[in-house]
Amino acid sequence: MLELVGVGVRETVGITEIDLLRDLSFKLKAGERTVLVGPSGAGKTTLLRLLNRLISPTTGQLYFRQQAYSQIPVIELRRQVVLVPQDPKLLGMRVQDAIAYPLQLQNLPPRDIDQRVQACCHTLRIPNEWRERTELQLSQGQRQLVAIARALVMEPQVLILDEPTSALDFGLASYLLQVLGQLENTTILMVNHQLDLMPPFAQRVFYLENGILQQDTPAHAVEWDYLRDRLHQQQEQQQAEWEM
Ligand SMILES: Nc1ncnc2c1ncn2[C@@H]1O[C@H](COP(=O)(O)OP(=O)(O)OP(=O)(O)O)[C@@H](O)[C@H]1O
Repeated sequence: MLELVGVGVRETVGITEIDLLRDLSFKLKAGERTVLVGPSGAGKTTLLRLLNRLISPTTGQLYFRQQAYSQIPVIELRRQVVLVPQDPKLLGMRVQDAIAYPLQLQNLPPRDIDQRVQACCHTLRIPNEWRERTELQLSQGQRQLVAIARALVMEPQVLILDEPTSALDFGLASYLLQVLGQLENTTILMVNHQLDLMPPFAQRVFYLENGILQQDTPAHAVEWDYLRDRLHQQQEQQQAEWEM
């Protein structure tokens, strides 16, 4: 479904060049659910932005269904490869309108739009009373759920999520992962560090560090406790470096 071949992203900051991603090559199969983990600054968000074509690679090539990204009109690609950022914006719209908006852009009949919005809100347990609210009247977790609804309503082939459960309580986070896990035809790549929640959801785990894909492991072979300790240690090390 998605393929990266030798992809690198380099940014120039002042007179220094920084490699944000280095020589990434992998394939994501149709319907596969991959969890992306790595320490802060590893390049996770950069990778997600790249897949949604918010940035372009400096080297290498990306393919969606074997077609080079550069050959696909951006609007068409973003209809099929949808990104839910960590801190989504509803652009001043009411919840109801924000979820319906991508379908309006596709010129679907209003009745179909209403039905799909209704069904999606029902699945994600978005209460009716939120519908009239704007983002200023929603918590971060509620905004994330609405952004996920706005993505799901498009029925994308690839869904990319940046820490979608970080502001949800454990029960809602587990429920959301259950819902996402039932989307059998949707390829999912998700950054998530709530490792306790991952085993029933993840099929594959990527470990990214310094912009390098250090591990690509089937979920059944992942040692979750080891992974948790490794991330924790790196976090403490970073903290100590920042405090120096
Ligand atoms: N446009 C840019 N120009 C220069 N440096 C950048 C740019 N975007 C990101 N960076 C740097 O690249 C590195 C990777 O950033 P990125 O946001 O992808 O990491 P991350 O793994 O998502 O981190 P976190 O878990 O903290 O969100 C960081 O050191 C960041 O400061």
